[in-house]
Amino acid sequence: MLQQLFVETKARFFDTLNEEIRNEFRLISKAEALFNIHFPKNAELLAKAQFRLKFEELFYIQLQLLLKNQLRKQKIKGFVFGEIGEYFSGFYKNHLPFDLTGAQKRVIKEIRADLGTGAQMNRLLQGDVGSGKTIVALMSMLIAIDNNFQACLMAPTEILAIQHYQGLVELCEKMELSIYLLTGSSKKAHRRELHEKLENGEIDILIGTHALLEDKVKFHNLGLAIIDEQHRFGVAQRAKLWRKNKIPPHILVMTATPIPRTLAMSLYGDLDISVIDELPPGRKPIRTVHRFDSNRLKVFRFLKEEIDKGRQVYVVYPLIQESEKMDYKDLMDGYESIAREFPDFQISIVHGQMKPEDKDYEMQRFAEGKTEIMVATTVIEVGVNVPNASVMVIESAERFGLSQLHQLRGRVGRGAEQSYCILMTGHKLSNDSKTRLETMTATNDGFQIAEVDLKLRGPGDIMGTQQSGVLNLKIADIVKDNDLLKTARHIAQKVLKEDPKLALEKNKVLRFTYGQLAKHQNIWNYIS
Ligand SMILES: Nc1ncnc2c1ncn2[C@@H]1O[C@H](COP(=O)(O)OP(=O)(O)OP(=O)(O)O)[C@@H](O)[C@H]1O
Repeated sequence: MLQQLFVETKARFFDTLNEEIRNEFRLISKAEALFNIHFPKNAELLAKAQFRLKFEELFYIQLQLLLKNQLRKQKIKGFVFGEIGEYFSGFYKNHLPFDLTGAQKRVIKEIRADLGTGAQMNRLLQGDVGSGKTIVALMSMLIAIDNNFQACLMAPTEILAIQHYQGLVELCEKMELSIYLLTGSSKKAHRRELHEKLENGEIDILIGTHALLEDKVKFHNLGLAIIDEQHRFGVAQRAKLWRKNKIPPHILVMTATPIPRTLAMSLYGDLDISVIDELPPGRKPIRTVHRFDSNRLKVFRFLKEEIDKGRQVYVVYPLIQESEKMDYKDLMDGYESIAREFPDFQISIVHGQMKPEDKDYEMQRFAEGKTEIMVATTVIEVGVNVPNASVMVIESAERFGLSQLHQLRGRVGRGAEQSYCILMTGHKLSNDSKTRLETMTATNDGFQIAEVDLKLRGPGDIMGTQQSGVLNLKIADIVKDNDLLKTARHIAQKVLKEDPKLALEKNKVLRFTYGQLAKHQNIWNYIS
């Protein structure tokens, strides 16, 4: 009966793509595609139907992304930071602790150009672990300050916020700058002073956690907001930063988890992306090996040798929320066995259930070299910078995702010494686990790893649920239909180049269909 209905109503389906596009790709009509996807006459027609529907789906996503971006650039005015003044130039000439890499210079130029255009910057800065994003962040903030604006830097965890704060204070030591830190544990008196100074414009740079988003935190004139590690912050939170000023501040989102090109393209459309694709000179690639638990004694011997050479070691345990109790036990058992095995060494321990100040105290002891071994859960995953720590042991490595393993590994290899990452597992491993371990031992390149991760996990998982809306594709698959995605994007660009408002008669059907689709979609990518 359904089939009959299709046949009878077929003529009444209007097509959702115009003739020009249909002809260019020899697409079958929408009506025929819908009919054949349900009741394929033969394999060839089924394939044609799938192709047509996939193309359409990807085309409208790209059209939407491109249109929104176009609108954002036209509508949302940004501050013009025309001046490069004493702070930026003085720092560059006198205080830069190393020569910038070519990639760092290029990215700073891209940001500088954005800040001068009069449109609001909305840029994603991607750089592999340890590629030197911090200095880029600082120099961007100095441009804001040169133009009499304030800047802020928001990090996902307290440890990271403190570390950024300490790092930036040190870098800016010889300049007259007022830098403040605000986290969940900031004391009341400190907060009061901070709120006042921030509103008076006496603070140049504010660093902190999501505590920065509280309504009480009011800036005198926030010109640039930098967000470290975007995956942890939801869109709503980022939108809050936008509203800290009448004219939204420029936004720079930094991430050390490279997003595969295909995914970036489908998620961000024309969102501007800068990539630091070069590591500072002199780094030795980390050597990564996979060892079975049965070889633990050998691994311990190796750790001893390295510590005797003056190095420090991380031992990391998984901590997954659902089984927190069990994981906690694993961590404590691990700690005890390490304490037994290494009676002559000092050991730090850090995990999510500790008070922030205790965590910080332990981290600090390790960073200062007072302890040789750091036993931790993944709280140390992002950003922690202890260059003398050159060995990382990851326990139950099969339980971590690829990007997470890569992030963790990025905690070593930050100094001049040869670094090692040892992935420990039992003998029973799933195929996916094997692929993850093999990928880790084969490459240090975050972008390559991200591609494998995308194939293993799918895009929704990688980006987190709140961002996967656009990825709930009905028929196309971002990984498998990568080439088609590129084509669809190219065509959407071509259409908009010729007819930015879709006002031409031949594009009427595109405008109508787009309008129908847009009604049902949120605007998160407006804010990225
Ligand atoms: N051009 C450079 N030359 C030498 N050392 C550099 C350079 N740029 C950065 N560094 C150093 O490299 C280390 C890593 O830099 P940074 O912490 O900025 O990396 P990152 O990109 O933030 O990495 P992660 O995301 O892993 O924290 C720091 O110790 C920093 O001082």
